[in-house]
Amino acid sequence: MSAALELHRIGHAYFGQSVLNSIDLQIAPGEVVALVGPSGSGKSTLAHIAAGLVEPREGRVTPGYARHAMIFQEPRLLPWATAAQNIGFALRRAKLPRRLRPARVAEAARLAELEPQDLAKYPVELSGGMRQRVAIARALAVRPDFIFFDEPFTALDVALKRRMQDLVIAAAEEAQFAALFITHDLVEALRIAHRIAVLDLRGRGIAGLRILPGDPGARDEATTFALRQRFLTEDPLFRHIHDVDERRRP
Ligand SMILES: Nc1ncnc2c1ncn2[C@@H]1O[C@H](COP(=O)(O)OP(=O)(O)OP(=O)(O)O)[C@@H](O)[C@H]1O
Repeated sequence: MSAALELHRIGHAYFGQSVLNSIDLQIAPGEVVALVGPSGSGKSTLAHIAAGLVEPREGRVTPGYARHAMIFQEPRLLPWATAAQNIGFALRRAKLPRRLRPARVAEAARLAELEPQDLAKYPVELSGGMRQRVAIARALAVRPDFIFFDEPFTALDVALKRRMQDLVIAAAEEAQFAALFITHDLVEALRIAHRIAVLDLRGRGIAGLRILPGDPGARDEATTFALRQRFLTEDPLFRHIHDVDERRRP
């Protein structure tokens, strides 16, 4: 089976300073890969390159998916449009016939656990968590077979973050999309992914990959926390993931 996404020897630099080097990664159809790495290691840059928003200086991105969507840390909703309209605009861009759009908006809203009354509200009337649900619904509405997540829940409090992670796990199971999920939160990665890729401290390649046991939906809290313990105390791959490379800050 061909890959849903293949990154081949990706390299990038800002103002002559290398950020990423020799990044190779393959994601299979339906597979959720979490990319973790210390702050400043180049995760967001890689997500933007992988999604085709930034042209890499070196290497090749080979998308094997048919339709993709992106979910960022900020929901990026249009303030003058209701939640339903924000979701609907994605369908217009995807050129879905107008008569099919309301059912698609309703389907995506259900997957994102939005109530009908929320759909009539403007972004300013919604909490941060609800706005992120709208962004998730907007992504799911196009029925993507690949989703790029760039630290989507970093700004949310712990309880809300957990609910949103459960939502992504359930949606991935139902809609069967593959995903590259960028996060600096190891527990989040252990909850939502099939596989974890750890970016080198200085973005010089993928330092290593670990396959996680079982399906994300079937992984209980005890397993997640046992994995976290094991990785942080026994696996050298995870030694630096909580470091912050201040030298690379602008
Ligand atoms: N547009 C840009 N112009 C110049 N330098 C940049 C730009 N974007 C990112 N950088 C620098 O490139 C490096 C990698 O940034 P990037 O945001 O990709 O890392 P990250 O791992 O996602 O970090 P974080 O976890 O803190 O979001 C950092 O040193 C950052 O300051």
